[in-house]
Amino acid sequence: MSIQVEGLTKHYGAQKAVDGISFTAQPGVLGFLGPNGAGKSTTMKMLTGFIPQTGGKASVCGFDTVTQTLEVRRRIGYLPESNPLYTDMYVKEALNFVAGIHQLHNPAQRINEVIEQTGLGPEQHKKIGQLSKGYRQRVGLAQAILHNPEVLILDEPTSGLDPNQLIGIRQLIRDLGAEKTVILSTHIMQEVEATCNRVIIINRGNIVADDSLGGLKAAHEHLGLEEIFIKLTNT
Ligand SMILES: Nc1ncnc2c1ncn2[C@@H]1O[C@H](COP(=O)(O)OP(=O)(O)OP(=O)(O)O)[C@@H](O)[C@H]1O
Repeated sequence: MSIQVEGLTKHYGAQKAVDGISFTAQPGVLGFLGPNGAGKSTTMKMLTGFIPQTGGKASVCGFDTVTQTLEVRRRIGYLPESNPLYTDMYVKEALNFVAGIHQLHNPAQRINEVIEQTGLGPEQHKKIGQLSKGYRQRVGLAQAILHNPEVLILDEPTSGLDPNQLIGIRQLIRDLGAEKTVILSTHIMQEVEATCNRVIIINRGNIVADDSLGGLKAAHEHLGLEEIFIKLTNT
């Protein structure tokens, strides 16, 4: 199992952000949905070892996210919601820097591959600070997949992309999901329909649905995904 989560809990002081959730994930694209403040980003940060949990446990490719963080980071690519980037660096310079952190053997070839995959080609000679929001998003995605990780955690990866760019990046996410375990957080239901095999809906720190896309629709006959989301997250 690529990801195993058992009773994962996070409190920020008195605020219970994640309330004892359990799930597993295997290769494919898992949509991680929920209203603002439901606990999606907090869960993703715990899975990547960025913040420790208050209770429960999580493992990635068999490695514990708290006690084996380095092993976890080797196997995980993470695009955080805020997508922090080195704005003073050129695109290739930044990718080279990240390749160095991962000690890639043939960085130049791999960098060209991910530039091609993420459609960064036309903008690759610019500084990151000169890029549009959508292209910055692509740089974040390129950095996340550079070391060819088994697991990808993508927190709202398509925010800021125009409709033309969306098509390409959604196709890339689907392609990545053919071999990798991708956890994708998004508020765009169209995107879930286009990319996800499975869906988890989280509400106020609790999982309220965990099913295949088809299973979820079958369980809520006559409702579209948006209506199902509204029904399950307004209880
Ligand atoms: N560093 C923090 N300190 C205190 N509370 C926090 C912190 N980070 C998140 N929270 C709270 O935890 C809850 C879950 O937040 P989280 O960012 O995980 O939600 P989310 O589902 O990712 O929301 P969104 O869709 O708006 O990005 C919210 O109530 C939020 O205010």
